Amino acid sequence: MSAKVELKNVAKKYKLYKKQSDRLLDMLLPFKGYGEDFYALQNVSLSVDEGSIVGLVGINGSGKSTLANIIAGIIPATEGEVKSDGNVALIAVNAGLDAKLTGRENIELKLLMLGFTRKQIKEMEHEIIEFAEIEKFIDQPVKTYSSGMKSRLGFSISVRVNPDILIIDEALSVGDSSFAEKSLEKMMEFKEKGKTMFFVSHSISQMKKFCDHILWLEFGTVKEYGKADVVLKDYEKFLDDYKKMSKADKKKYRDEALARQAVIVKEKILQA
Ligand SMILES: Nc1ncnc2c1ncn2[C@@H]1O[C@H](COP(=O)(O)OP(=O)(O)OP(=O)(O)O)[C@@H](O)[C@H]1O
Repeated sequence: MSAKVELKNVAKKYKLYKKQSDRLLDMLLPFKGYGEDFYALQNVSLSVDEGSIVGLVGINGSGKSTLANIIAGIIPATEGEVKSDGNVALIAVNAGLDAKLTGRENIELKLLMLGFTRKQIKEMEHEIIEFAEIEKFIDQPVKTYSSGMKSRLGFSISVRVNPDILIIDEALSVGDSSFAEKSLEKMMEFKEKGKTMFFVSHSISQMKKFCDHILWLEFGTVKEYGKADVVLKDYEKFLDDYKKMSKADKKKYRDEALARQAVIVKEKILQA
């Protein structure tokens, strides 16, 4: 079976500036070296088969959302290759919704952009609004919605569009538990249909219920990738230890991980 999603040595580099004015100076005088390179992702390689459900775990700032956005094609990788066989939809809190437009206008815009006809949109609209449970507010601007409402609308549009590859980034964490349950049921339906999914969540119990593989990211690099039960066991043990660490030990842990990252960057420069 060929891979549905394949990543080869993916890296994402950002520039960090000490002052806002340095950002502008860097644009005007790029050769002066304003700002410091920061790798949110480094050397990420991954092969995901069709029908697989991959959970992305890692503590805050480890690169999960950056990777989700790269796989979805929303942001480009700075280095490496990203291949996905099929259309991809990302569901994230706020993702893809225009805050100035109403809920209904957002549905129409998104579906028009995906190439659906006016007639198809009218048919799909009702189902989307009903699933999102925002009938009363659908003609209000999205900027007036709570984060749970935005995430419900985003989720409902994306699942109705029926993508080949679905990425869910924390979208269930802001809704209430009854919507989360309904959404998990929908995701189970997708799983049964053999869709490929990525799932970003801090909920280990949802990961256990849902994912067959887990990618554990540690400050932008792959710490472990494999069968869900094996990786989650290691990750839970790490979380237990991490929670017990003092502030100073947490800093040491972060500094050591970033130093390992710096070594990878240096090796790359030497190889180039
Ligand atoms: N546009 C940007 N410019 C600079 N740094 C960024 C940018 N976007 C993300 N980062 C940095 O990249 C790192 C990874 O961020 P990301 O949001 O992917 O982490 P995460 O694992 O999803 O975190 P969380 O669990 O908190 O959601 C962080 O250190 C973050 O500050």
